[in-house]
Amino acid sequence: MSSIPENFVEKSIEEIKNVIGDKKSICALSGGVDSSVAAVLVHRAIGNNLTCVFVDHGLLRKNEGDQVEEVFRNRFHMNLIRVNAQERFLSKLKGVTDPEVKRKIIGEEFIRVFEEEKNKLGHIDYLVQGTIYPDIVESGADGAAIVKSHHNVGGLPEDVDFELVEPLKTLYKDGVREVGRQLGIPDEVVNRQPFPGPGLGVRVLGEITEEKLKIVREADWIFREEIKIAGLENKIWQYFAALPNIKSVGVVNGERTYFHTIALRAVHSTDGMTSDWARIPYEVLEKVSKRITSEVEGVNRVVYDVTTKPPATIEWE
Ligand SMILES: Nc1ncnc2c1ncn2[C@@H]1O[C@H](COP(=O)(O)OP(=O)(O)OP(=O)(O)O)[C@@H](O)[C@H]1O
Repeated sequence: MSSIPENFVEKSIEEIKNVIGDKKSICALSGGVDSSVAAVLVHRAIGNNLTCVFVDHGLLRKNEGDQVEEVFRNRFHMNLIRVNAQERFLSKLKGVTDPEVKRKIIGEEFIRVFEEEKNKLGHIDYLVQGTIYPDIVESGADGAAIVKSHHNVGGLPEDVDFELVEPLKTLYKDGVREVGRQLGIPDEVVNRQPFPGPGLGVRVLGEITEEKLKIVREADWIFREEIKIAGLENKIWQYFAALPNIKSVGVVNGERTYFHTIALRAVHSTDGMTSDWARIPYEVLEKVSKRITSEVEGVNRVVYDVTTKPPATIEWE
């Protein structure tokens, strides 16, 4: 059974054309499922009158920025601005250890970067957002209890002078994926696992440094590669590496080391609200551990997180 109403794509394109006409729109494109599908749908309707802004804050996973460029600029020929803001974000985050403060800094800096890009473009009438139905429910916009203030709905400043276009707001995640497939968006984007807006910033615990980001990025890449090889890619809700900021003693060829620990996290969930840890075969974990400790400089220990949510959360920060 389809998870979207009949002719949803065609009807949406018609409606977007009618609403936006030949006015200009902007979209903050993260490369995640929601904003990607919303952007491609609106692009089908209004073409180059849509500009997408992708902020590379230096907290992305390995190759992620290049992948976004490849898909949206090269394959879909969309107007895409990739803002290389790594240094800006890292300098703002220097010395900051509190997770909430880190999130706040990243969120605020994101808005600043986005506004600067927007101002360069002249007058813009519409902001395209990948808001989906659960975002609205979670934010209490339809009268439901406020679970959290989702930054799709409430994150951009109040005084923005454009109207919102939210073509996916009646859909659940399954429906969004279905629309994405119908639009020809590649599987690696449509099936992408959830990735937090603050990115690796909340997977490096404590102070974020370039060295720690490099370690967690490489370890995460190896973990994801081995999960794929083991055929588990679409069987696990979310899987990633975190850097708990613990150094411990190790030994290699009789020499003492004092290096970082990598924590692997892999969970099953249906909505992200609760989760159970994935029973990944020991052989897979063994291979991942061996590869990380031999291929990633500065790591001498790998641990696997066996905690459910609650009491833990899926992310470590
Ligand atoms: N690095 C980024 N560059 C541009 N826009 C971003 C970036 N990170 C987040 N956003 C914008 O903020 C919105 C909310 O981000 P959030 O991390 O909550 O993701 P989400 O609701 O799962 O959506 P998505 O699936 O599009 O990532 C995104 O839909 C996108 O519009």
